[in-house]
Amino acid sequence: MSRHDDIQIVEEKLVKSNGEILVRRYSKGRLLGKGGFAKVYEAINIETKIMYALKMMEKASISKARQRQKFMAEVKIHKVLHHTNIVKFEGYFEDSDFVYIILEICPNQTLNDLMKRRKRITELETQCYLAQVLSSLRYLHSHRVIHRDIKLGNIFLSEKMEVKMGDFGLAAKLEFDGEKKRTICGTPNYIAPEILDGKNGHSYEVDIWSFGVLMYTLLIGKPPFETNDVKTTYRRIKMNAYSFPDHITLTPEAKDLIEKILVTDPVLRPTISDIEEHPFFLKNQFPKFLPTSTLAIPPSSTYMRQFEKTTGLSSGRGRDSSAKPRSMSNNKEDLKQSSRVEGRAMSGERNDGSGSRIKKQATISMYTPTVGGPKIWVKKWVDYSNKYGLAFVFSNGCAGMYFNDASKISCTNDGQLFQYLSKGPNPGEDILNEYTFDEYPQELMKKVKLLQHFKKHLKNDDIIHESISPLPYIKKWLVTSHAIIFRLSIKIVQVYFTDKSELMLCSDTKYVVYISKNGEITSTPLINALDSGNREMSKRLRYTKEIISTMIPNTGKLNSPR
Ligand SMILES: Nc1ncnc2c1ncn2[C@@H]1O[C@H](COP(=O)(O)OP(=O)(O)OP(=O)(O)O)[C@@H](O)[C@H]1O
Repeated sequence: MSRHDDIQIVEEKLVKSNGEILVRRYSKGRLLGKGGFAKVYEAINIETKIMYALKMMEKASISKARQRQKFMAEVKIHKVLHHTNIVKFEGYFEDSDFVYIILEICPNQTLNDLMKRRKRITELETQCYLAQVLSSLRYLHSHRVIHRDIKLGNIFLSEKMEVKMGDFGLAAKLEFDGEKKRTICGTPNYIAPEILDGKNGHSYEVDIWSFGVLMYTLLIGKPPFETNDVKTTYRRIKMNAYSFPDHITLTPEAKDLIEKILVTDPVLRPTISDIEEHPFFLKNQFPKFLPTSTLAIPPSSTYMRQFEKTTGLSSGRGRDSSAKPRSMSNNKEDLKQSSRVEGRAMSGERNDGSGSRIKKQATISMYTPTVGGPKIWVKKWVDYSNKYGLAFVFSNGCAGMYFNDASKISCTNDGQLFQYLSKGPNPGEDILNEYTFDEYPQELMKKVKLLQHFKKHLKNDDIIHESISPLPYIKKWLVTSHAIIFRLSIKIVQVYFTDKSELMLCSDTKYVVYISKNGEITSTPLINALDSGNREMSKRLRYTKEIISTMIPNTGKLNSPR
C-alpha cells in the first residue's frame, strides 16, 4: 500500500479575511489514474457533495528544487485559466507530506482512453472534438500561454462529453508575443520540428503542429511520425516524412487541412482562425457534444445522417447563419487576396497570437508624385499583426516590417542589405543597424525570414526609383473603423480610408495630397486644404488630424498597435 492509500479525508484550510479558518473536507474515492508524479482520485466535497478530481503528489517525489519550481509554474499558469474547454482548477493546498490540487472531474477520461477502445474515429467526431480543442487553444494563446503538450492523453472529457484541455505541466506563459521559448519539451510523437531544431526558439505555432498530429491520429489511428524508436521519430519529424495509408479513406478536406498544418516552417502554418474556417470544419454541420455511446462504439448511421447535409454552417460552433464557407488556401495564398480595411481601432488590442482578426491587405492606388507630394510612399501592405506585425513595400521597392515588439526592419529593393531598428537602453532612443543578408546576427533570423517572405508576397513590379538613406520605414501605424494610418520615417503621414480614398500629409513640403476613390489626385498646400472647397478632402483631413494628434506624441495607447 502506498502512502496515498493511507489518506481517506483531505482537509483544505482557508483563512478568511476576518481571520476565521474555513475548512473544506474532501472524502477520497477511487483512483482515476496515475501520472509521472501524481495519483488522481475521485473526491467528494463532504459538505456540498460535489465531486472533484484530487491530484496528490508526494512532496518527496518533487523534492528537487527544479521539479518543485516546475510544479509551481504549472499551478501558477493553470489556476488563472477559466474556459469551458479547460479543466477547471478549483484549488491547491499542501500538508507536511503531500501537495493537493482539486480539479474539475472528467469522468469520461481522455481521448487516449477513447482511442484505445475505438482505434480511430469518424470525421464527424473529429470535427466535434477538434472544434473544442481549437476553442481552448484560442483562449490559451490569447492569454499568452503555449500548452506545449497537446496530445490525446491531455484532452479530457466531462460527464456531458465536453472537451476539457488539461495538464499544464509543460505550459509556458510568454511575457510578450514575440518571445521565443527554448526549452526542449513535449511528447515525442507530437513535438514540433522547430523544438527539435532548437535554433530559433519556438512559440504558439508548436500547439498548431501538435493539433495537426492530433487530427491525423484521431482519423488514422496512429500518429503520423510514429516509429519504434524516438530518434527515428525525431528524424522523421525533422524531414516531415509522413504519409496517408491507402486503406483509410479520408475526405479531401481532412487531408488538405492536415497537410496545411504539418509544415516544417512554423511561419507557414495556418492560424487558429484559418483552421476554423477551413472546409473541413465548414463542409457539414456537426454536433456540439457526442453521445456517451461513442466512447465505445462509432455513432450509428441514423445519428450520422442528421449531419450529412452540406452547409456553410457549423452547429458545433454556433456560427452566424450568414457565414459562408470560405476555403482556406495556404497562408501564402491568403496573403494574395486583397480585402478592404475594416475593423475597430486595434491599438493595444491585439496581443493574442491566436489569429482571431482577419488578415488585411491592400494595394494603394496609382499615385504618381505631384508638386509637394511624397516621392516615396507605402504601395502595398498586409496586416499580419495577429502573428507578427505589419508588412509593407514602398513605391521605390524597399520592403519592411513593423513587428509586434515595435522593432522595425527595412530592406533595399535589390535585397542586398537591410536595416534593423530596435529600442535602445534609454526611452525614445532607437538603435539602427545595417546588415547584408549574408551576414547578420542569428537572433534576427526569424525576422529576416519573415521580411523575405512578405517581400516576395507583396512584390512591387512597378517601382519608381528613389534612393534614400537610411531606408524608409513605418514609425507608427494604427487601424480605426475608417482607415489605416501610417506614420512614415520620411515625415509623411499616409492614410488609406475604407472607401479606398487616400490622403498623404507631407511635413517637409507642408502639402496635402488627396486621391479620391475615383483616382483623382489633388495636391494642395496644407494651409489652404481645410477650406479648398473639396469637402471630401477636408472631412478626411480633419479626421486625420484628430487621429494623428493621438498618434504622434510618444505616449498613450493609441501610439502603436500594441
Ligand atoms: N480532472 C480529471 N478528471 C478525471 N481524471 C483525471 C483528471 N486529471 C487526471 N486524471 C487521471 O489521472 C491521470 C494522470 O493525471 P495527469 O496526467 O494530470 O498527471 P501527471 O502526473 O501530470 O501526468 P503526466 O506524467 O502525464 O504529466 C490521467 O491520465 C487521468 O487518467
